[in-house]
Amino acid sequence: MTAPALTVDDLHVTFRTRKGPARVVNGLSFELHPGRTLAVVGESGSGKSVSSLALLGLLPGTADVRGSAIFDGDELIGRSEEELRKVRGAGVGMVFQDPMTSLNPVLTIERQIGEALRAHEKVSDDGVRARAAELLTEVGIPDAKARLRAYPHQLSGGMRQRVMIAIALAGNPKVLIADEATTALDVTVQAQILELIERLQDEHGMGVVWITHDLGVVAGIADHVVVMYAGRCVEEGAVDELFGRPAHPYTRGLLGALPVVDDPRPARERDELVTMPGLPPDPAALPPGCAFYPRCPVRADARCATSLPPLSPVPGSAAEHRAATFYAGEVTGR
Ligand SMILES: Nc1ncnc2c1ncn2[C@@H]1O[C@H](COP(=O)(O)OP(=O)(O)OP(=O)(O)O)[C@@H](O)[C@H]1O
Repeated sequence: MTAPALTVDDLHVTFRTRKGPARVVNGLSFELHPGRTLAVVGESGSGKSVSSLALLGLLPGTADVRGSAIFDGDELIGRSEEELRKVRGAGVGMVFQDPMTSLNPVLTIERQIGEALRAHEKVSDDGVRARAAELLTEVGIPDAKARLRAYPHQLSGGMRQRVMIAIALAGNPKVLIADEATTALDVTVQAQILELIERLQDEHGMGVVWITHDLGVVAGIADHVVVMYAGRCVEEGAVDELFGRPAHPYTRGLLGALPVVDDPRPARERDELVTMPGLPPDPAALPPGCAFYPRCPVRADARCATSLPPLSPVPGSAAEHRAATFYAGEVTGR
């Protein structure tokens, strides 16, 4: 196995809030290998976006970030804004949920893609124009040459999202972090973009962290899945293993809505995570034991209320399949 493109180790993010410290990410670790796709899933508020923003130094000053994230042999946590800007420009591409906050409203699309291209290599103005048009076509934007002269507000939400993806891919990044990158797009465009990303993975060995609620996409593109709850990884494993034999009661709950062939519901509803009764804990008042305990259908033991179950190998599974529950064996029916 090659060296990981990105290794996150024991990442913690705490926000200083009026209610006191909010512990939003609590010891997240994962490895992303070149050419592979790691999916991060979990309910809203589980800390998926905050973790990826922390890696790239994009959190507000009220956030305290601890832990380690090694990209391309270098530590990202604690690096200066200028150094991180360089990493974001070329090494790590990113697409976030809201393209309006990431695109510059006063620059044309050509300028913005051009900046990303130039961060990576020396290119002439004509070269930039040709490559930018090619990228727009690749992400499914028709009439690319005309679109290059547009400003972000002149494009629809879906188009802006695709421009963000084009910018993220322009620098041939070693790692792409995509946070609900294709959720707002229609199924055909989504398929086109997933295909493009797959091609870049094959050609350049780009590693992808794919944050999403869409389990259909996860099943289709992920190699490895990390399930987050209350800022922790509660289960991880190869996609087939995790979908086939989920061990944590939380994962089993989420997968209650796994896509079914010939499901008559519209695609967007069909592949969403199932809604479970109860709410995740307040990050400013995390319980001492398992954070899922109050909602857990197994709730087998008083131990769950007082001790935090460590992420441990699931009995009878492949080594990389791990779950943070005292009852993995029982849950998988062993
Ligand atoms: N600046 C901030 N100050 C305090 N708390 C914050 C701040 N930003 C995010 N949070 C909290 O961090 C937690 C995790 O948020 P995050 O956006 O990472 O969740 P998520 O899993 O990505 O959810 P979604 O799927 O809705 O994007 C939430 O409880 C959120 O309220």
